[in-house]
Amino acid sequence: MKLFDTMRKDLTELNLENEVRIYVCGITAYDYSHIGHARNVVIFDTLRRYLEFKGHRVKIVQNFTDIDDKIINRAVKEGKKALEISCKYINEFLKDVEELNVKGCIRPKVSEYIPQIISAVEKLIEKGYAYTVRKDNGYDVYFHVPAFESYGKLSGLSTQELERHRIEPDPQKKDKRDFALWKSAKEEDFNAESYFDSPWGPGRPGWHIECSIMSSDILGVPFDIHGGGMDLVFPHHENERAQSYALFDTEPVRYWIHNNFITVNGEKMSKSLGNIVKIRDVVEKYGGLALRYLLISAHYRHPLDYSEEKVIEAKKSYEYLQNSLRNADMEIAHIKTFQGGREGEEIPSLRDGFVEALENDFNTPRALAVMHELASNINSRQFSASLKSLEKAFDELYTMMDIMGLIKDYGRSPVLGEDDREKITEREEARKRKDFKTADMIRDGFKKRGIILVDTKHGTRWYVA
Ligand SMILES: Nc1ncnc2c1ncn2[C@@H]1O[C@H](COP(=O)(O)OP(=O)(O)OP(=O)(O)O)[C@@H](O)[C@H]1O
Ligand SMILES: [Zn+2]
Repeated sequence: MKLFDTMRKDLTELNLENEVRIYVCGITAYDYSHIGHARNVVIFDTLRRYLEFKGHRVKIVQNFTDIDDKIINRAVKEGKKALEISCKYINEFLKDVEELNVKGCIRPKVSEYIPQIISAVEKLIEKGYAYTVRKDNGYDVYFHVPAFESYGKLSGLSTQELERHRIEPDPQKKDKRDFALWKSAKEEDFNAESYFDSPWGPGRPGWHIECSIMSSDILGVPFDIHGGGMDLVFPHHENERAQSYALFDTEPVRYWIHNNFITVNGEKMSKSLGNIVKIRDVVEKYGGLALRYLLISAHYRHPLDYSEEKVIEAKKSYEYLQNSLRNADMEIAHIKTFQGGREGEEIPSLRDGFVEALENDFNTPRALAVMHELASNINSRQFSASLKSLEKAFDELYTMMDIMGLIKDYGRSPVLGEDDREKITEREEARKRKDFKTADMIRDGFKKRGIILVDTKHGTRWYVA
């Protein structure tokens, strides 16, 4: 399988063992999550599902940043502790991703890794990669960028560009590009109770070190895939790579994969720009799987400009696939109930086209197009295809939808026994006589058992609600 590796700046054939270890940078928990965050989560969940389909065992980690300036600011504003704020929004995030049918993964929090972070910072000082700077309440610790020779390799930024990007001005820094590993506590940190004892006095970790530590602790080094939105390439991932390399004396990540943004009128969806659409608002109106469909309907390296019309389209497309799957299923149940078997037309397999799309830089829109072709073949041949072919087509579409995460709580149409068969026949006869009272009564009886009857031009079919 080929993916675009940010480090090699090229499509790269992945060389993976049976177990694949993935780390994806997660949210900073200080507000409800928006659909930009959802895109990131869904893309890596879909990649995970595809790798599992290929037979890999996937160990996937997505962290929560629960110590951060933005969390502390909000806590101070609301007169709360930082962990109260982060805990609330972590729970809300988990509810959102459940709606998006995201599989469970390992979800560590920075606050659970303070001792490991402190030891790593000590080690970086010992190895000559970091230094301390005196502050009011103790010391800040900075990573010294010139000590790490290949700094800048991941983002490909020149020294001038790197210097221009600096966002932590501090005259005590030895180099403009140096970044914080440990921040000595300030008044707001005390107010929000977001500080920890350390050899450098009370303080808290800088942002980047958390991901170096959580990823290496849970997955080991090197691990296979590091994911995140493309905004994280610099400085977050550049710094993470530098710290991890300095700690473990090896390239820490085998492949760096970055997703492009959800945009609104061409601008990144982000809280600071005030153009966000919350996951839950879309889910409530259109359903989680319609949103999921939208999020994979664009290639992961392309921006996806959000509009409500696009969600409406996505919902229609998702329902088309779902209905086609059900059509195949209902016909299979019908044949098995009333005929036992059926000879007929073939529905061609499109498995190769689907796999090829995903093997080639994880082209989910192309994979969805293949699924639509299969769905359309099912719909046009459902009443004339052989039972064997319908069963194959059902399995194929089901598997593809499952890889895309578009199957949730699917109940198969059951093969009916003698009594039900008679009831269906009785109802069809009642309908012919225009005895709708009897027909409705029988239909309601099935409905009470969770079986929905559908009248087609070829007779009654049914599915499980
Ligand atoms: N608009 C977006 N489109 C796609 N991915 C995004 C978008 N916004 C954030 N992400 C990704 O979601 C993950 C969690 O991001 P994080 O909580 O740091 O959000 P953020 O970039 O600070 O968002 P905001 O600016 O809205 O606060 C990261 O991998 C980030 O790259
Ligand atoms: Zn990270």
